Amino acid sequence: KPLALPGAHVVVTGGSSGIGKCIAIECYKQGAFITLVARNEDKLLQAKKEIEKHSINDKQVVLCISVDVSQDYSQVENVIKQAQEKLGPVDMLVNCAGMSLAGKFEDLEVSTFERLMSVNYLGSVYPSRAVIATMKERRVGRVVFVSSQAGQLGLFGYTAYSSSKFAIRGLAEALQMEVKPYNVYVTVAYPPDTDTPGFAKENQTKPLETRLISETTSVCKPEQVAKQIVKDAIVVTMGLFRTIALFYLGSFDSIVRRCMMQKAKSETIDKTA
Ligand SMILES: NC(=O)C1=CN([C@@H]2O[C@H](COP(=O)(O)OP(=O)(O)OC[C@H]3O[C@@H](n4cnc5c(N)ncnc54)[C@H](OP(=O)(O)O)[C@@H]3O)[C@@H](O)[C@H]2O)C=CC1
Ligand SMILES: CCCCCCCCCCCCCCCC(=O)[C@@H](N)CO
Repeated sequence: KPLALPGAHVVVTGGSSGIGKCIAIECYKQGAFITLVARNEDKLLQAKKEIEKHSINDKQVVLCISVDVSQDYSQVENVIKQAQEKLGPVDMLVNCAGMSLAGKFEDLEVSTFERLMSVNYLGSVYPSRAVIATMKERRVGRVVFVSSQAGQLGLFGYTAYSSSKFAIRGLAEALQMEVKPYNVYVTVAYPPDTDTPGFAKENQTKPLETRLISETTSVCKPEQVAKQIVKDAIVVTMGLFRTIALFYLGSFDSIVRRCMMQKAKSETIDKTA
């Protein structure tokens, strides 16, 4: 069944700019309560004001939380707890905080590989890890990961970025198999180049080859990309690749379900014994 956004609590990391901000607006327009997570407090407040212009009732709230999603798990866990105390359990988490730096492999600093992996990958692991137990208990939840077209194809200039976005896909697909029996759904978005402050910044470091490859496709509007991401998260459908993998995944899902039932059965036996 589709997730009902009216009254739902949606947490958007990277919600103060670009695609994340547009995702927050899209959910707010449909009646959700929003928690924005990002580092810079001025940008957070600015985004909050902009989002609040789209309210559809006077109960709706936009909460801002300043934290680095990639630094320290316990910090991230704490702010998620704070958000849940104020706005209730998280119904949907959108992992959109991320960054890109392009350059030839030998020109990129080694620290760039570490930074991109920590922000794009660990920065998606930490918030997800902080919400998933409650989602499983409640049998309600959506976790959205924002990868990239460069998370499906390795492209010139993206040795550091692509690998961090490929990692998200592995995480998401494995997690989906774990949480499906609990009615929790995981989606991954693979957006193309999108007109955002992050994209403008990335363009300052792009090698010529990367620029020419990028120019073979057009740049999308963040509102349009956000709309699609929210739609895919609410009504989970199956893509072509998933359909091909269906047979295998179906049989693996039944293993997972069997184990879940087995566990439940032995727990009731333990209780009655
Ligand atoms: N624009 C594009 O062409 C595409 C973008 N994507 C992906 O979409 C996502 C959003 O991109 P886009 O909208 O362009 O980016 P922007 O740079 O416009 O926005 C990034 C957001 O993430 C936040 N953020 C960045 N690092 C951290 C951190 N360590 N901790 C917490 N928050 C952080 C920023 O706030 P602050 O800096 O204050 O922390 C900001 O809110 C990224 O994951 C990107 O890789 C995917 C495909 C295409
Ligand atoms: C099966 C998929 C087919 C896709 C067609 C391939 C076209 C490639 C064109 C270049 C794409 C670059 C995307 C990077 C976007 C991004 O994540 C950064 N801009 C972030 O800032």
